[in-house]
Amino acid sequence: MLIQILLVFIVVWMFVLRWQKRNMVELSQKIPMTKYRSLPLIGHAYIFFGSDEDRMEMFQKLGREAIEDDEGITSLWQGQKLYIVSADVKVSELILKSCLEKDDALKCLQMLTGNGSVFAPVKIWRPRRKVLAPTFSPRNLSQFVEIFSRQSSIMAEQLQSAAGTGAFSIWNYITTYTMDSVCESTLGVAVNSQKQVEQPFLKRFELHTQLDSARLVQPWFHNEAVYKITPIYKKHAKCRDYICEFVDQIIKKKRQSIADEKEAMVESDQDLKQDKEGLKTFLELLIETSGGNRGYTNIELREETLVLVLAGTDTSAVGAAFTSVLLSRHPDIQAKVYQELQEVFGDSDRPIVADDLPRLKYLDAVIRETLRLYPSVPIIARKIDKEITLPSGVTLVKGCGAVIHIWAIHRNPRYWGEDAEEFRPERFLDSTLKYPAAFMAFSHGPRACIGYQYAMMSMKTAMAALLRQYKILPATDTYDMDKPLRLKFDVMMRDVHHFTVQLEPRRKA
Ligand code: HEM
Repeated sequence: MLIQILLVFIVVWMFVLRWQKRNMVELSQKIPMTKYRSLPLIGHAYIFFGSDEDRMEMFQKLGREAIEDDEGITSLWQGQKLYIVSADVKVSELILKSCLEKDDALKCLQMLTGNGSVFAPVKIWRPRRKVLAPTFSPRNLSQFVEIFSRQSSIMAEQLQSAAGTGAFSIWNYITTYTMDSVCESTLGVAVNSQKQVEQPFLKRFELHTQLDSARLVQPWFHNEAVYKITPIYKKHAKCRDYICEFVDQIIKKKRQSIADEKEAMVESDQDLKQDKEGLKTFLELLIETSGGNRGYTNIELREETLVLVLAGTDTSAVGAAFTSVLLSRHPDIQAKVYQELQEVFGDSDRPIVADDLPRLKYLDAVIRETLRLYPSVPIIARKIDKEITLPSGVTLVKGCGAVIHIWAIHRNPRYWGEDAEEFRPERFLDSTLKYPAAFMAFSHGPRACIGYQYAMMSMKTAMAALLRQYKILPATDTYDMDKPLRLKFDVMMRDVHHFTVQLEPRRKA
């Protein structure tokens, strides 16, 4: 009897849910739906179960379904919520310009950055973006090249021990480079993770990111109350507290030193001001642009600076690491990059400076082409918070979600031609791109990546430093050279084989 009551209850509950979502059900009948079967209650959620590699494979399959559709879209049910998946530039642009709210599923990634720009609700995000935008001015960015240059020399030096020893993963060398560069330019601290293998800040940060990714792919842990009773939460919170305490101390010291300088300025003269007009970190710039003592609170400063560390470290590292692997598989392209480096630097060992970067046009195209085929962030998600009418005339209803399939847009032959799957950096040089908006590695619209230029400068400096000293060779025993790279997905897209290469010093010691 109890079982029968339970069954009746479940059936009634399913009908109630369906009735509440009737607008979405109507919409789902007007747009293409994935070929996979939708199951009661969970919809298509089951297709994402499995390993990180299985998940990436499934995203690729959905992307291809969307590419093959005339309107460039497909859709799926995630529980009771309908998601439209777009591989079409016009549809994606429209959504990214009209709907700025991040999808609810991403809320679980706010544990570290709280209301920091990247995942904040629009109400909080809008004024914060206004404060953050001027800190990324070309003048401020070019001063950071000195940091990229110094840190990338350390990376090249660290790589000496791995060069000439056979295949190895280049990932740790690159991610510690980006971590040291981002921490120095954001907080003004030398965390020295490149030289200190067990650097506590880096270790906590890495673990926090891993736990975030694990939580994101397990929807049953998205609920805060549920997650808090799991044993993993304690570990996660401990990491977060360590990182926050570390940054809080830096902010307090910075506030104090600004106050001390002001006092000294009153007592001394303008000359001191001149001396202090050197490199300014994002933290200093944020204190200034938000209004000094009457601007951001220490918590707001912590949230915004942590957003930069989080959004700027692994994204750029993944970009540079994929570039290294692709260059190892395309020696002809690598030779062209080296030739360009020779034209700019000759045989000198001089440090890379800001004026060198715009001259490295081919390297720029190589990195863009890498990000086209292997975008660090292969999909992004938005909440549809108002009705939007698509070019096809179909209206997306409030409450559904949108997945902008960057990976699929980047491989859609409609925009990139029949050789869309090929690694051909020249497409970014030949002429102006036919569909510039089809390059979406840094997203599009008002909420697009604010660190785009910073990232390109950092990756170019790192690749130039690497290639001036070493030739990158493929790890032929690790990869099946006739097949595409095997990929996996957590919050980002990565290489299953951890970006394995071989290095050969260009000059014999
Ligand atoms: C290859 C490197 C990078 C890639 C591929 C990348 C990609 C992205 C993407 C796709 C988004 C938008 C997400 C969305 O629309 O939902 C984003 C946002 C953002 N990125 Fe990047 N990013 C990179 C490097 C950086 C760097 C170096 C920084 C800072 C130093 C940075 C800071 C940010 C911030 C603050 C946001 C949030 C913007 C907002 O919501 O207003 N990113 N990034």
